[in-house]
Amino acid sequence: MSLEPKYKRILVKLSGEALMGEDSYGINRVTIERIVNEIKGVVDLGVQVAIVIGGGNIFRGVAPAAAGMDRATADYMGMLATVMNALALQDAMRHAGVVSRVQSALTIQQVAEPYIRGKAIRYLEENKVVIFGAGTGNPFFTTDTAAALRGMEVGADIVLKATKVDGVYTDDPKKNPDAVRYHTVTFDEAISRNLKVMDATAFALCRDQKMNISVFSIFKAGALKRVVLGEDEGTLVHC
Ligand SMILES: Nc1ncnc2c1ncn2[C@@H]1O[C@H](COP(=O)(O)OP(=O)(O)OP(=O)(O)O)[C@@H](O)[C@H]1O
Ligand SMILES: O=c1ccn([C@@H]2O[C@H](COP(=O)(O)O)[C@@H](O)[C@H]2O)c(=O)[nH]1
Repeated sequence: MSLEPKYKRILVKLSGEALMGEDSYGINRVTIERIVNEIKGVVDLGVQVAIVIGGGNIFRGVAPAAAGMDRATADYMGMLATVMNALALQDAMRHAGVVSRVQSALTIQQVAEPYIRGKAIRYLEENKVVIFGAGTGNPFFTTDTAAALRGMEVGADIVLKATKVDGVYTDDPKKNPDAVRYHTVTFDEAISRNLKVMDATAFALCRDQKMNISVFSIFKAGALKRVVLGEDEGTLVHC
């Protein structure tokens, strides 16, 4: 049976916190290998994959030290945390036989090449996975916004938010057990109801550029592939 992907090029926003697995901080080896395996599953379908990686697994761990710091300085620390995750992800991909390139929005040339849009697109055309580190490169933003931005810049068909929950709920499901999952939700409703699964800047940017977002759990085996194949999985946020 041939599996025809619904999307040819995707931008995956991968939660930094998801890399912790059950740990309270950092990167859990088994978890990152499992996530890479999920990504390999869609690369093997011929889908072009770009990834924006978050930093919550490292940055929230140092948050007490950052408390009281100048906001911009703390944000630069957060962006550097995402570069560490990008390198770890690339290393895990290499072990799994997936060819990838890391591009950083902050210049850190001994460690990663700078973000160059044309080069990123070329890598995607060559079926190399492109991992974007350092978010947007600007403080006061998040990697959710970076995902929306990079998704549009590289001409992705959709932004996929791979996170710790299996979709968008009426309220945070980790805090409110009565929260109900949406099958689909519009950007306007997500913004007006202040649904915090993704930041409002990212939602607004995607709404304005008509870029749909699919929110799903990266811990659910096969969920990424099901989304890519257009099957019923997670929540679709749309115009
Ligand atoms: N309405 C909602 N529906 C679903 N999840 C929600 C909602 N409101 C808040 N959340 C929370 O949002 C989290 C996902 O967003 P968050 O930005 O914290 O993580 P992330 O971006 O995946 O991680 P990181 O910052 O490490 O990259 C979920 O784990 C969930 O607990
Ligand atoms: O464009 C960006 C992206 C991120 N930051 C800072 O990094 C941390 C970690 O990113 P998450 O999106 O929370 O995973 C974030 O809290 C910001 O402090 C940034 O400044 N600009």
